[in-house]
Amino acid sequence: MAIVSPSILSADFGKLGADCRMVLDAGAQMLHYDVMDGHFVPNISFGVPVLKSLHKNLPDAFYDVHLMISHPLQYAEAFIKAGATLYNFHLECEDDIQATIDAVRALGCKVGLTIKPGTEPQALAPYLDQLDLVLVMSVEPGFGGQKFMPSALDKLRWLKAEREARGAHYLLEVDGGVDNATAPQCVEAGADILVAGSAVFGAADPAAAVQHLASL
Ligand SMILES: O=C(CO)[C@@H](O)[C@H](O)COP(=O)(O)O
Ligand SMILES: [Co+2]
Repeated sequence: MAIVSPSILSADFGKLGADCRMVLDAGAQMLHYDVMDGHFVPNISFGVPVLKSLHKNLPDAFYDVHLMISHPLQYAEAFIKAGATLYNFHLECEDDIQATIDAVRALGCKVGLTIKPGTEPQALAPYLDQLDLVLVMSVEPGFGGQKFMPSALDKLRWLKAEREARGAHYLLEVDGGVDNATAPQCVEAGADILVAGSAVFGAADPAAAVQHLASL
């Protein structure tokens, strides 16, 4: 069984709370919250106030916050106070990685690191023993609805083998172009968590889409 983290970037923002409640009721164990700053990626999404409002209305949800921002250290406290359950930032950001991990931990939050398609998983090696989650991007970050890049699969395999070799505990998440065709390959390669935006919110029956992905 896979954990499903629907990317609410593809939800209807006019009824965001209702869309979140629907996927949680369908069995999604997390909400994937894509933060984009228009600098690290060429798009702007939503930030602290929207998370705070969602958390107020759905306080028990797990907020899987994916920071596509250049300076995650600067915003850690604000996002964590707003309700982030997991602070998941990019290895390619401009801040000191260890200092950011330490700050997130000091704020009592789970911590994850994400790699873009051009980054090899071996670059995560100095941090793997400290992480709750590793996210492998299977598209260039910035937009929903892109095509899955199969190069993510070998990265998942390596990270799974490395977790076993080290006795580490991080969960493996994959994000970008995950749908009914690509999700089984991701699970086979070692993904514990499937992020899906358009495959869930673009489906005729989003609840059924969550249930299907969760069954893999
Ligand atoms: O982080 C990102 C994009 O940068 C993702 O979380 C997307 O929002 C996933 O959308 P789909 O590819 O599943 O439509
Ligand atoms: Co994402």
